Amino acid sequence: MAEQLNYQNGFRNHFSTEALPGALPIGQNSPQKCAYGLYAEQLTGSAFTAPRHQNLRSWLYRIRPSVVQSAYQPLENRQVHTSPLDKPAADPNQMRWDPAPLPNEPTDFIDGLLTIAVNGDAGAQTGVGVHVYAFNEDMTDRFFYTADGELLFVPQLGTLRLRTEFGEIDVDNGEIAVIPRGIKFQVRKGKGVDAARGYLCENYGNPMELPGLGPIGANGLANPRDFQSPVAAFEDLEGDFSLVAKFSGRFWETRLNHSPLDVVAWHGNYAPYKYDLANFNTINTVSFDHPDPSIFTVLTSASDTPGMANLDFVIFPPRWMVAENTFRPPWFHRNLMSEFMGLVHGEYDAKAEGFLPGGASLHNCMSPHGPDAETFEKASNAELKPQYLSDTLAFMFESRYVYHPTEAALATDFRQRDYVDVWSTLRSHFDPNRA
Ligand SMILES: O=C(O)Cc1cc(O)ccc1O
Ligand SMILES: [Fe+2]
Repeated sequence: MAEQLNYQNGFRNHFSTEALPGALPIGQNSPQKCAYGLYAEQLTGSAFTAPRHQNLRSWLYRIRPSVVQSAYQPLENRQVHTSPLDKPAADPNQMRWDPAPLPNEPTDFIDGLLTIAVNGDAGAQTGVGVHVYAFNEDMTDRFFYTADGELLFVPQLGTLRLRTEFGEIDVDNGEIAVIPRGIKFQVRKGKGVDAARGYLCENYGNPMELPGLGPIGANGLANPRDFQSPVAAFEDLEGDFSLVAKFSGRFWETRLNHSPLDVVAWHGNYAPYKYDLANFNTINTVSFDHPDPSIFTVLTSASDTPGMANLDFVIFPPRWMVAENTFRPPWFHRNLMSEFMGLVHGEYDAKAEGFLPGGASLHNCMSPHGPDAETFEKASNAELKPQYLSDTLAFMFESRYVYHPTEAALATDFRQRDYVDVWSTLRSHFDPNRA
């Protein structure tokens, strides 16, 4: 494995990359015979007829085509769920979880997945599944793909090396990575890492895009050039390998007599990518009031209704707080959209305690939430000097579809059953004689 990986820059560019000179055909996709005896294979992430600006496909030049595999057999998996659940369990209660414990037994990424909540309907290509992962073993002779959605990795503990058909990606702390639907990959721990934990959003809907910037202008938020895709890298390995596929909510296994990471060259705009959240150009008020969190959108998956996202991936990064005469933390609110949140590191400005790095919260459609009592007290009385929020990186998977927590997420002992009490000591300050 290369020590320092190389990448190609730009969000969804039309990339061209070859690990051997001349492996990529010039000027056409499917020559009668490909260089080096490779097979040409197209992978689409959109319908052939999708509008040009939403059309996603890549051409892969590989040692064996993907069809060289055994029949798929069902594979038992109790921890990973897909929408709709067998027993849908949407619940208006505000919920919060401590970080998922790290495994004691040897556990790889696939076995270390636990679904927390799902929404929409994967078969109808709407909604998302929210999983957490916690593992301590590299995937070595097994590989994975999901036909149910694209995967957004938000590592919380430990760096990752994603080995994909398209090449390798290192995901550092504070970075995210996206593996589009259908792409085969392995997850390994980064160098020197004993155990890794993080969040995984499986987006059943439209692939995520950069949000429109409107009056912000041509620059800002996540800038396209900061997204990085891998360069082609292949292994020509024979052996006994397993490919685990998530398809229509179930796990399946097919055996391969070779590593599927055998793509010598590829070109196209459908490829994994990563992004360092430190490159997010954070825009916020320089006058008064707390803007809506849509100002912090990194990536968005559109639904069929303009402006109502299937998924908004929103971050709350380190930033200056300068608003005058303002209650600066998030306000009390009830929203149409449903909000799943996680914390990568530090403290979240709406919660004085209890929302831990690696933990999670869920505030479904119209369920009231906002600053906890301690935060309200402090922020209502704080001296409003410019203040830098340094150690903080929270995020939200916001969706128009109500989240259904899984039975396991409801039953787990790392759920904080008393969460609603964080607001219980907010008392009336009403005084009709004080304007
Ligand atoms: O609920 C939350 O903490 C997320 C959030 C943050 C914010 O600044 C405004 C609205 C909102 O839902
Ligand atoms: Fe909220």
